Amino acid sequence: MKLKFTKMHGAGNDFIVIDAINQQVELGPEQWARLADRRFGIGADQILIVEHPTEENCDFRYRIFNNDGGEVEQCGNGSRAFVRFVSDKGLTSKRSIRVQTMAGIITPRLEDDGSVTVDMGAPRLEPELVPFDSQGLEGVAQGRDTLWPLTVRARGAEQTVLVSVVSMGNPHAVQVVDDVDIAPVLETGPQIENHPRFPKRVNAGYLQVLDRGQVKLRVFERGAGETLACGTGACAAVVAGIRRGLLDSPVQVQARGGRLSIAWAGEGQPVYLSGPAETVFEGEITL
Ligand SMILES: N[C@@H](CCC[C@H](N)C(=O)O)C(=O)O
Repeated sequence: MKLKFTKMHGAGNDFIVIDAINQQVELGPEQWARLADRRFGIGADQILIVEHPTEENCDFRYRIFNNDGGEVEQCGNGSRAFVRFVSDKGLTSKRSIRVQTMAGIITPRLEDDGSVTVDMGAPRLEPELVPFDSQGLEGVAQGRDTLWPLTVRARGAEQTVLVSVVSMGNPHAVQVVDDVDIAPVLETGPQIENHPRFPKRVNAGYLQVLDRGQVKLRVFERGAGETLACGTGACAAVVAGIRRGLLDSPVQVQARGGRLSIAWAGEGQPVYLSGPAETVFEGEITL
């Protein structure tokens, strides 16, 4: 079976994008993981599949597979790549599209300068919706947020980190650190990702506040490891920072692979994510 694909990235978070409207695509988790493998496959943090919608009033269905082959609910940077892809391939002439995802409908918009802004929907903040098991834990109040203690091992010692829990359709745990460049992301990221309090695992964010409108962010992603940028991670981190009383919307997020811009008007309101989406190359692979 031959499969046409496009390699894309959004601020260094890289994707294999596959048109499943004009070619038949029926693969299982092992094949997704193989395609995403950087040595035995094409290599990517996520694989994005473009399909016909199954819901009314949507233009497309967007499915997301992590580097480990698991299907997930949402991908912010991927949604920008998705819009560039359907526009470049002539699959739509609309600038603003309604996209069905596992986590609900998102509405990305292609701007005149080529960047994409995505209405990612409202964050879900109740621990059980993240999902996070807070039973028996005592939270610490900061601003409008509740921080939850998690025990991890770092640099040979046990320590407690305080995380905000946020769902952007997918689960995030955000901690504030003094300096992202020396934060033990690779050591504590996998422990937080697989912490038993998160039944669906979690994306672990490390947020450094530079001032009320600018932050640095690193994210150890569920099913992909540390990536150069995470769109939903940036949304979750800014939501957490605003609720903690540390940030004001809009916020510029400096990730290792580029810059994202996040705007959020507060509880119950959608989060807007803007940033780049680039095509790297086109290819065909035989499976
Ligand atoms: N890179 C993404 C998030 C992809 C999914 C995530 N790893 C998960 O498992 O939830 C983004 O830009 O949001």
